[in-house]
This record gives sequence, structure tokens and C-alpha cells, in this order.
Amino acid sequence: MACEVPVIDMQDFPSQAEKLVGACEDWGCFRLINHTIPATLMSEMKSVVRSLLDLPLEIKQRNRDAITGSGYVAPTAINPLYEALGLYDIGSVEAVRAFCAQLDASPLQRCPFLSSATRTAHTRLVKIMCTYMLHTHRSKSENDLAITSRHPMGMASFVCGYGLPGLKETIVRYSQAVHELAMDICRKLAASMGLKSDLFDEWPCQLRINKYNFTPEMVGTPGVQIHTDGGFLTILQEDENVGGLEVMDKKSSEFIPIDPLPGTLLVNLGDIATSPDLTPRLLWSSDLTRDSCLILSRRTSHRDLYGRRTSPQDSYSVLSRRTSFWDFCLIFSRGTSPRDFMVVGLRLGTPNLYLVAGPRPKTVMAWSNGRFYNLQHRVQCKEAKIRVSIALFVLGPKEAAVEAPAELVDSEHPRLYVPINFEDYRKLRLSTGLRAGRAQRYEVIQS
Ligand SMILES: O=C(O)CCC(=O)C(=O)O
Ligand SMILES: [Fe+2]
Repeated sequence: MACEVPVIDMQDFPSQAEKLVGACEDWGCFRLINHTIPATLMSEMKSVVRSLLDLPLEIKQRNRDAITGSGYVAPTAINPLYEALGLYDIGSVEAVRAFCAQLDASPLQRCPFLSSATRTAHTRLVKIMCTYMLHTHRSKSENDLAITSRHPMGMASFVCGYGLPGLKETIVRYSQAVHELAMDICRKLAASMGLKSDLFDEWPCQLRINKYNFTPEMVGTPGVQIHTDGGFLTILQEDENVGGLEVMDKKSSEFIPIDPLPGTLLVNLGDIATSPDLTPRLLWSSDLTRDSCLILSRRTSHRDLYGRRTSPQDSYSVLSRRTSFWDFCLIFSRGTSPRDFMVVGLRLGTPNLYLVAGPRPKTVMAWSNGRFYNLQHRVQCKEAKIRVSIALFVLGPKEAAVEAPAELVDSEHPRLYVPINFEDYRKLRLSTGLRAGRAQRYEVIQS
């Protein structure tokens, strides 16, 4: 059964204000219609994403982290079908340019023995050929021509180094459009809650372009494990042809598939908007195979991860994240700073030796003072196809600590969280062993 998430019409404000806040509280996500990103730009960007993620590995690896976890993500043992490229601070023209420069895959530009005159002459020649092709294929835009792999001239121009300017232009236009849209959503959300609408204007945003190499033998397995997003909110351009996204319904705790709806975008809330569970416990047990470890999450409310009530004695949810033992040691060694981590204890039982550790319980702020739902979601491999998606994350403020605005705090709604610096929070997510800002990708084995 596909899930009918609330639909928000961007052109119908303030009428949709209440619906928007309700969607953030009850669903943690909504589908956006009548937004300002043109359908043509969405499809051009999708082609760009495919082209970039098809580049050779050594080029993709040039997309280095600007902040921890913001650059290229290679497939891992946990998410073997998934890889991604990232652009931190999409609101900065320099950052967008740097991203394009890193991925400039033109063989000409990489060829050390070509003189610049040869390059210029070659580029001119390709331009003339492309212009000729444009005249003979009037329906195609220059950009289409440059990136269409089925089109021999488009392919030739891309291979010969003329393609990237076309790609660049699309990346620049898409970045501007999605950044403006993100800020507009944030302003509308703030205004809908009776807050100053410019609250989020300086919050940096990160673009992440995702590719899933779904193969026949992987059908039915996760493409991306269960997680919440670490920032404030995420705008997702889904693959309109290949589904697989599933969200956890707040009431039933069941995962429900989300069918893509071409031309629309899906918005979901992340940890900063709401109340992240920052008390995961890492647990390693002697009778597990050497190459696996478990993550144990302790819920103070005696509710397990999926909201079911549990008895106080039974208040640990055991979650499994299959990871290498060495990875686990690394997580541990990164986390053993006395400030951030503590060993909670040893437990006897079956399996017989548990080593339990985790971040020191630390109260953190959540912007909505616990009102919003930070959506848990995952991507399942449903069919053997390539799936691409584009995610824009509104993160948290660069310097100021994130805290619930005074207007959201009163005697009935006391302040629940102390302020936290977003970067500290991000590091905490990463130090709990989960990479590239993708904390809480757990696989449940028992609850
Ligand atoms: O690809 C998708 O549909 C979701 C991607 C996602 O959840 C993420 O990048 O955080
Ligand atoms: Fe996500």
C-alpha cells in the first residue's frame, strides 16, 4: 500500500499554513506541488546526476569533504548499492563552482601533454559541430545535446570536453533554484508558526546526488538503511521511474512505500527540527561472529525504537548494524574520548558478553522543542534498475547554537533541550560510527 503523505501547495499560502505545521508534526514529511523548480530543469539535473555518477572513480574521488562527510560516498558493506556525490554550501557561488571544477572530467583537460592552444582549437571545433547539430535538431537544447549519451554528437561533445559547460550550467541553475525553494519553505514554515520568517536565511545547505545500482540479486534488500536525516529539513527529488523510498508511519511504526509523483518534491524533517534520540549504545558481544556488532538503543521513556511500550527492565532495543569488527573498533577508538563516550557496562546473558558503550547522555536542543517528527526512512531495492535521486539538506546554523525559539516555549511547553552547536551534533552522529552524516542507519533484528 502506497502512502498518501499530505500535499502542500506552495502557491497557496497562508491558507496552507496550518496544514504545513500539521504535516511536520504528524508525518514529518509532505509532498510539495506548485513549487518553483521548472520540470525541465528537474529532468536536466537528473541527466546530469547520471552523467556525474557514471564518471570514473578517480574523478568522483576528487569530490572531497568540505565538512566531514560532505563529499563522495563510495559503496560500503552496509550500503553496497549506494554511492553519492556532495556539494556543501549550495548557497555559495564559489562552492558550486568548486564542485563543478572537481568533477571536470574532460579527457582534454586532464591530458597533460596538450597545449592550451590545442585545447582551445579543439573546443572551438566541438562547438562548431554542436552548433551545426543544433541547427539540424532544432527541438533539442544545447544542454540536451551536450549530455545525451544516446545522441552521437551529444556523446562526442561530452567526451571531447564540451559537455561539462552544459552540465555546469545546469548544476548552477538547479543549485540556485533548489536553494531558493528551500529558503522559501523555511520562511513559510516559520511564518506558519508565528515566527520571524528570516530565521533560516543563513543556514547552510548541502546537495547530495545519489545513485543506486540495483541488481537482480539485490531485489528485496535495502539500498539505504533506515535513518533519519541529520539536518533541519530535506527536499528530495525522487527518481520518477524507480521507487523504493519507504517512510515510517508515526502512528503505526510501519514502513510504508512512497510512490514517486513526477514534477513534485518530497520534503522531510531531520533531527535538528525535532528531538533526536542521542542515547544510542554500541554493543559488542563475544558470541557474535567476529565481523559484526550491534547497536543498542536505550529509550528512557520505556518505549522501544518503534514506539511500542516496553517494561522498564526491557527498555533496551537491540538494533543491529552489520559492520566489520575493525570498523567497530574504529568507532570505539574515535568515541572513547572521555568527554563524548562512556562504557555503560558489561552484561551477562545470551549472547554471553555484552560490551555496552555510547555517547554520554547529553540533552540536546531540538528546534521545534519536540513538536516535529524526524522521519525515519529507508530505500529498498524493488527492481533491478539504476535509481538516482537528488537531496537538498538544510543543515543547521554555521556558528550560532540551535535552540527552540522563545515563542515555542511557555509553561505548557517547557524548554526540553539545551542549545547545541550543529557541527558538534554532526560530529556526534558521525562518531557513533555512521558515515557521511547518515546516522541511525540501523537494521532491526530484535526489539
Ligand atoms: O534516495 C532517496 O530516495 C532517499 C535518499 C536519502 O534518504 C538521503 O540521501 O538521505
Ligand atoms: Fe535521508
